[in-house]
Amino acid sequence: MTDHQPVELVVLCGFLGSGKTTLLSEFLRQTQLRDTAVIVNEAGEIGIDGVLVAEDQEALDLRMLANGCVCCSLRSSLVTTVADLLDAPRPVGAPALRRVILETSGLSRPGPILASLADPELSSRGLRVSVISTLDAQSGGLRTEQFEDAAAQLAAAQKIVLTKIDLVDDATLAERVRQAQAINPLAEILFGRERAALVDAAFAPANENTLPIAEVAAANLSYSGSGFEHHRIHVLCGEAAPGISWENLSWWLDDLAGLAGEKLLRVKALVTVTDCEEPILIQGVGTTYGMPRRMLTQKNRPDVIIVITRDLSAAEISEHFAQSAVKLYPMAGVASSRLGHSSQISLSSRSFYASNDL
Ligand SMILES: Nc1nc2c(ncn2[C@@H]2O[C@H](COP(=O)(O)OP(=O)(O)OP(=O)(O)O)[C@@H](O)[C@H]2O)c(=O)[nH]1
Repeated sequence: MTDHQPVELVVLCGFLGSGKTTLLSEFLRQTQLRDTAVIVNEAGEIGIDGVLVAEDQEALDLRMLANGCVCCSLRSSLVTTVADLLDAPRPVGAPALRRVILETSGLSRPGPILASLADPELSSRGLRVSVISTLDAQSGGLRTEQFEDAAAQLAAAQKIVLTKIDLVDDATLAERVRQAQAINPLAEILFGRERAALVDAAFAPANENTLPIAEVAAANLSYSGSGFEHHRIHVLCGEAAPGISWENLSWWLDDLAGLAGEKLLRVKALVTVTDCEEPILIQGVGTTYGMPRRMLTQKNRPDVIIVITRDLSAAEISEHFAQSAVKLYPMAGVASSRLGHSSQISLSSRSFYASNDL
């Protein structure tokens, strides 16, 4: 019988030394490995991380992409490696391949990686791609010299996993959670002190059926005004012109990517356009947009547009787009007044957040 369940491709990001290999090794030690393959990318020639991941894991299908970065020089090798894994005959008695985990080098940006995975060679095979980013709770990982790469990784993530929690007190941990939320209010932040549960939650498939995009973002920004907003990260929400067509919306998305370039970190939008009865879900990481999806069960939902940028404010974007089909506003200013009380969830009640799809 043919197995049609899509393979999950988990892109594991996080700044140098933030705990990616440790998290992955722990997951592999505590899980049924036979449905999982791993690709490790290391910028250097000697694959230390690969050795660490493979330790005690004889059954693991492990591929190395060494001596280059998967978001720049090794993009075609990534496509070939993933295609090989999907095509490889399964060992006798082994279950179907369910999951491929790509551990990226600490300097990789997720946008170009996702763009590579949109290659026609792979796009017909129904991969479900998600991004996890680790954040070092001890150092915070947002120092100036690493800020741009770290911000791109954190803003792309569906899940941000705080690591080295054992080394910090509760007050520091709470501050790290707020920092992570300020950079990506759409992400599920995992920060439980029970390590095995944290590791499991990190790699559990995201729930695709819930769509509280704006509510989640607003809840995560409900501390706004308490000084936790990051001065270089802008979380914006947008309003599309009434009666917008798909063509106008896609022009706007392209213009935004063209204007912002590397400063565009994330787009998530659910918009009803004149050409289609159901709202369209658009996801962007960096300047790469995924395939738009018609959300058949979400008819009559109000539009939601959320954009995360670095060093680029709503006012600066508006200066370039005077007659824009979408107007952007800083989210912190409008979140509570537009989205109501239901979104004001306190931090303490959310140690493992209800799953949001992105
Ligand atoms: N105490 C503690 N140490 C940790 C934790 N996670 C990682 N470390 C340590 O932090 C160091 C770096 O961890 P790695 O898992 O190698 O980090 P990485 O992100 O894979 O590093 P690169 O491959 O260099 O990007 C190692 O010495 C780990 O033992 C944690 O949760 N707690």
